[in-house]
Amino acid sequence: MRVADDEDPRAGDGSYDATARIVDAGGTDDDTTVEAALRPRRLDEFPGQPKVRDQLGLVLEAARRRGAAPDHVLLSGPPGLGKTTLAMIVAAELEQPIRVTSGPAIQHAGDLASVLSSLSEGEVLFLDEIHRMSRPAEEMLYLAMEDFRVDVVVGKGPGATAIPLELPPFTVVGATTRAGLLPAPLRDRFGFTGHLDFYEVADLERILARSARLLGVTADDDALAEIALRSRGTPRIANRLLRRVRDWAQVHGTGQVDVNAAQAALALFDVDEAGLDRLDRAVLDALCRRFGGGPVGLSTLAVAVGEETDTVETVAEPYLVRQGYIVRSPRGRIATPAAWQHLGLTPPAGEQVGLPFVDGPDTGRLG
Ligand SMILES: Nc1ncnc2c1ncn2[C@@H]1O[C@H](COP(=O)(O)OP(=O)(O)OP(=O)(O)O)[C@@H](O)[C@H]1O
Repeated sequence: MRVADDEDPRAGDGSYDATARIVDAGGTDDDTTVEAALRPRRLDEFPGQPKVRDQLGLVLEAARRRGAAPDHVLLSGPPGLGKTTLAMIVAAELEQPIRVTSGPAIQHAGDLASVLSSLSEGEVLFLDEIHRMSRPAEEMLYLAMEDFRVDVVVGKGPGATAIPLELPPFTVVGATTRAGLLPAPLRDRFGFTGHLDFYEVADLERILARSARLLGVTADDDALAEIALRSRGTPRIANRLLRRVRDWAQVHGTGQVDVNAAQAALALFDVDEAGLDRLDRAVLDALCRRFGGGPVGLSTLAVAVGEETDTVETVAEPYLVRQGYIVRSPRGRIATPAAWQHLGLTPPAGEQVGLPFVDGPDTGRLG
């Protein structure tokens, strides 16, 4: 389902389809081709993430000068921040082909063995969602990354024999949104780990200016600033919002992406000035208006907004917590003064709402 065409992101069964949110950082099928067209191709075209860019640039340049494959690269960070883009850039900078696969596609060691045994010398192997690979495949990958070798098992039971197969040197670029889930031995095989953070608004403005050029639309700076502010620090969301603003400008406006188009389109798609959508606001609204700011248990809050607990916890909450609208405490969720303010409400007098009074380890869920 595409939010562009259908404003209600609820699936037919009433559950909330997170991928349908216009402010969801995960990809959708609809986005794939456009996204590919908007990816920067080289490191010096890649705005933002200055630390990772400089570190990666050094690793790649040194490898290039040595004429050898670089260390394996692990990229971690939330969805939509540019991990896949950087993996493609690694291959482009090394002038090597790239093979793309993902953890969920590699469920058996044999799946991995066939990919590995067909790699050419220097090739880049991009393993997206590497934390979702099966354990036997992971074990095969350790050996391949370290010794450029796989043991192909022939036969079954006591008669099975492992035949070692030498591999040409190659570079693994692994991407994960959950670095903490990677077993230490796998993490240790990566000589370089880059952690991607949410983008500054100024970087998002540069990304949007470039995307507007590539999409062939004229956009003024104020409009791009307006979109950048509502993009939750995420280039994927920024590019998606830009495309909806462009749609609005073409249908209702002058064809040019200006502030009027940006404000009208984002209002139409329910993305407010802080980048919050309907679900986010429903959670804040329930927390403040119905529960006096909390603390309230997660499941109670979920019932109040008519959603699954899991949806509230994984879809809405991370951004609300990160932006300081909600505090998670062992007694439940609490609205901060910023939440009240965002809804145009006054926090109840005399309450220490939002102060870090947490009286124990923040387990995150008590609902
Ligand atoms: N620094 C950047 N400059 C310009 N565009 C970017 C940048 N980072 C990401 N993008 C754009 O955002 C979109 C998503 O990027 P990408 O697919 O690389 O994210 P990801 O981190 O791999 O996401 P996921 O974890 O969902 O796979 C792409 O269209 C890409 O062009």
